[in-house]
Amino acid sequence: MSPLTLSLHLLSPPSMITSLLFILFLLLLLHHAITPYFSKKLSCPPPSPRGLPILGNLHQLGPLPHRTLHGMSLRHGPLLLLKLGHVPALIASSVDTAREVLKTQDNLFASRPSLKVPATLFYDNKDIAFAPYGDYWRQVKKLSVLHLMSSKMVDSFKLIREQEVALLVAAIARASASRSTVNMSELFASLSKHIISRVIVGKPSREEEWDSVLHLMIQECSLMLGSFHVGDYFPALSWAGKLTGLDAKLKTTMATASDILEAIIEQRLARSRDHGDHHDREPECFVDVLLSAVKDNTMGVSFGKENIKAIVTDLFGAGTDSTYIVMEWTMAELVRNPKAMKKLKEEIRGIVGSNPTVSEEDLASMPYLKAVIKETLRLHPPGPLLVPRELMQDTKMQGYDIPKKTRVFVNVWAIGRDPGVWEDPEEFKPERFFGNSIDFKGQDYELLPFGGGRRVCPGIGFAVVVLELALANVVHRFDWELPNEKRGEELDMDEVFGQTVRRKNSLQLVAKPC
Ligand code: HEM
Repeated sequence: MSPLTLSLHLLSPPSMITSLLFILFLLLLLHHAITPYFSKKLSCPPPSPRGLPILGNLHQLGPLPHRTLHGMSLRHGPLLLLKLGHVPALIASSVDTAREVLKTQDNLFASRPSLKVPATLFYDNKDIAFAPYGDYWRQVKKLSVLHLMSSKMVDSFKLIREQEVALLVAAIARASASRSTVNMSELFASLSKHIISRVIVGKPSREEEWDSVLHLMIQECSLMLGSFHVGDYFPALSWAGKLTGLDAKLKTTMATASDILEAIIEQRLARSRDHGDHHDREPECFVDVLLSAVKDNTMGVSFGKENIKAIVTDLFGAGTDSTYIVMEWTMAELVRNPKAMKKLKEEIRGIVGSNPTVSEEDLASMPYLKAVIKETLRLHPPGPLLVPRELMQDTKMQGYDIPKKTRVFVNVWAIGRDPGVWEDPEEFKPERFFGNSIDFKGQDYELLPFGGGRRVCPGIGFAVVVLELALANVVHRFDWELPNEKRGEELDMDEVFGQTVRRKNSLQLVAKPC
């Protein structure tokens, strides 16, 4: 997720204070226009920390909401009903409550709220991640899994991954030869974005003049998806984005994105005209698949250019951000934990020997590498609260009443640090995954970095092989240190919350060939 998909859509710290002040002012003016949210009295609501009139608990979330909500769950219990402005928000913070949302009552919790930024960026939620539950979502998810994310398709992108990882290793080697510090955040982001652009658009975007604009635009979308829109919490004030400037910014970004996507679509249509149906020069890309769905009218739902643009924007974000964020956190944890780094190097060397390159066939024999990635995802899920769900009808959970339209967050970050589930939860110990079958595919509710149930991330296979291949190669080829002879444990692990939770500071390392 989130993707652009991984939009947690709570609060973005920089804009939060000004926005909250602004809301307060507006609310004073418009107080009378706002009906109290909990107008329908719940006979048995879940515990709820005391909040302020009108704002509810909105002001309490702070710059890192997943941590604040974890603290609240320790005080009030694993199922909380907050009031975020005008909106009820259920926070599930334990294995049992997560299972209830993602499995037992998944059919009721499978929709998404319609939020201002994604609704605009994705042409009224015509993407996958924010599409409301129903036929349209079912069709587009099926199409994307079949043609992009099934294991057969993921296998077919092997050459792309190998070429892009080779370019990553070459870039590190160049920096290492000139004794420069390597900005691993930048290199991992570049790797992810070029892999995704090759499978979606058909060629590495670095060959296109729109490359830098497209990726700036994706970054811009990602920032906006993590930003605070007054109307998402006070529907009566949904026009307020016009005053904060967010609506204008959205409009400009949309226009730029739309122009680039239009050019991509035209390019693919021209190619198809030139080569007829025999596309023997260049392989088909995902935009071609979407264009065929428009041409052949195979979706069974209304489907045109806007749908293609929404889905492509969504997948660019989904395929780039979360994947590179996990690589960043993994390298950071390995540098902070030299014993784990050593053990991983030994495992890789034991399999590939003096061969300089780790290939995809080698990965199956690397259980420690897999455990390292699981452990990173336990401690640093890029979407610590998943993508918000929306409850489709009134229900009961653990004896409590939950009203229809409640926005639902599963705090997988809190579950990953629950001492009742994990021994020494704050420590980085990949070995904890030996001797058990806990995996992150959405069946084990103690480890849910990709969510679960109907809305589970369809990109797990796509992401994991990129993570494994890239990490195995960079760990195998170089010895890693912090600049200025700092010790590993001095590396900061500060987070910044937005559409995804990433490192606050970029990961700058020194690489020495080994
Ligand atoms: C390490 C990398 C990734 C992580 C941690 C991640 C995580 C997530 C999470 C937490 C969700 C929400 C699940 C839920 O609501 O239960 C999600 C949804 C989604 N992800 Fe990923 N994701 C990753 C990579 C990818 C990639 C590479 C793609 C596509 C190429 C992708 C495409 C999607 C899509 C389309 C959805 C929306 C699914 C729906 O709403 O039905 N993700 N992802």
